[in-house]
Amino acid sequence: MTDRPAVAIIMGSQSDWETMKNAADTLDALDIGYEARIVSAHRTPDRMYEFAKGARDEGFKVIIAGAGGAAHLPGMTASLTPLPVFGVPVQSKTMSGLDSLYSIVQMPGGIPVGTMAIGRAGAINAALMAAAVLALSDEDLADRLDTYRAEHTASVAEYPSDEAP
Ligand SMILES: Nc1c(C(=O)O)ncn1[C@@H]1O[C@H](COP(=O)(O)O)[C@@H](O)[C@H]1O
Repeated sequence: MTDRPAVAIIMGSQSDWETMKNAADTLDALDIGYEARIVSAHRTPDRMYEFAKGARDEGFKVIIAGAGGAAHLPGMTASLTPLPVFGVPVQSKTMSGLDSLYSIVQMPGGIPVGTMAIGRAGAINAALMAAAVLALSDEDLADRLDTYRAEHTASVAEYPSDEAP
């Protein structure tokens, strides 16, 4: 086993990075290591197979997979690895991400993908789900996650403001 970070962030295309970077930024905020790769079930099937088959032995513990449109990447990856896979439906231009969501969420029984919301919020929450899984066996991370959540709560203003973005 090589010394891989705990989380793999994979995405179907470079164009998904704008969304998936939100997962990376959230992992950074929690000081969780990750590796981001472009892996497509459609365009680079051999790369996807090799990645998913080897992910556990490489040392990854959680996979975050983002894709848009005919978003088969999260499900295909989940079919090839026992690691938890969180799927992020990337917002598509033609169908606002509903196509991505439906492609990811409706998995057949037996092969789960933890499906997140469409777009930025989904990418952030995928990172937080990965953090929650990892925190089960890492007390320092559990403390960091508690702090992150407390700060998030504290950042929510009680009253609306004309100046707020
Ligand atoms: N859904 C998939 C997969 C896959 O599921 O394997 N591979 C690429 N794609 C998606 O195609 C969209 C358009 O890609 P381009 O912007 O490269 O044309 C992206 O959102 C990508 O995730």
